Amino acid sequence: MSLEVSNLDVHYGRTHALRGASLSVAAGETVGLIGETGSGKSTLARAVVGLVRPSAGRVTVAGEDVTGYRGRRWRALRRRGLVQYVFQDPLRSLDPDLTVEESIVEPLLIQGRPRRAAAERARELAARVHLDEALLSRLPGELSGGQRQRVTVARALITEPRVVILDEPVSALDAATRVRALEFFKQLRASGTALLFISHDLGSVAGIADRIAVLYQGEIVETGPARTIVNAAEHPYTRLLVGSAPTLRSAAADRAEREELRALLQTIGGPA
Ligand SMILES: Nc1ncnc2c1ncn2[C@@H]1O[C@H](COP(=O)(O)OP(=O)(O)OP(=O)(O)O)[C@@H](O)[C@H]1O
Repeated sequence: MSLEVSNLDVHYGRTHALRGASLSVAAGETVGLIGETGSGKSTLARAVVGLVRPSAGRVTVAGEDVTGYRGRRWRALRRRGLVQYVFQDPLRSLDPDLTVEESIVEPLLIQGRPRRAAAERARELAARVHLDEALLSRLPGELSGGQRQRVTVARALITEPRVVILDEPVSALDAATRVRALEFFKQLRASGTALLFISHDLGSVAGIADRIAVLYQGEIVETGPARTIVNAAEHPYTRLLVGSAPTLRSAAADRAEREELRALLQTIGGPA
């Protein structure tokens, strides 16, 4: 497995944000992680890249147990670029004073690669994410949201990571750009990259993920092939998500059934 998360627990003070979460992503596989706001999706991603420290559990990246890594070892792992996390908000994750090209090449320069070879790779990557070469000399503030997002993806891919975590990668995009971005992410699979695709929207994930994991109040309540999750989910919360995704069900989706599922969720309650 390229990424393996086992029984992960994360606390923020008294908030128990992740409760025994386990999931795995194989090379060339796309796994969708869905759940409503506050369910712990970003926390899981941050724990994988060492930005928050789990209180229990294990994270393995490309067979390397990184759970006990601290400071220097994490920085060394990041420099190798085995795992890349593309943050939700591209404007905040890009340095406003660096041009697009400088942002994309930076991870390679940090690795000590020659500038000219890095610039060549940046051009290849820009073409791969359908970013016009003329934009390479611009600053992030001079780009559209969709263009900025492609810059962050190009920057993440330049180190040829084994694992890429995309946090809500299409939620800020308009419909046409979203379709193109999803197509691009699908192609990434062919290069053997393991993709963890985080979204609150089951509709965005269903068409791209091989498997889907459903996070509810810090717990992964269901994992399965995308088709099974959409057509034959077992957990009431997953069924509620399927029922609420307009692209998955007709507008005539049975409101009474949703009310029933909500009531059921209330009776079984969240994790104590
Ligand atoms: N730095 C923090 N300090 C304290 N609590 C936090 C912190 N970050 C997140 N939390 C809490 O942990 C829980 C999980 O948050 P998280 O950001 O992982 O959810 P999410 O599913 O990614 O939500 P969203 O879709 O809104 O990004 C929430 O209750 C949140 O308030």
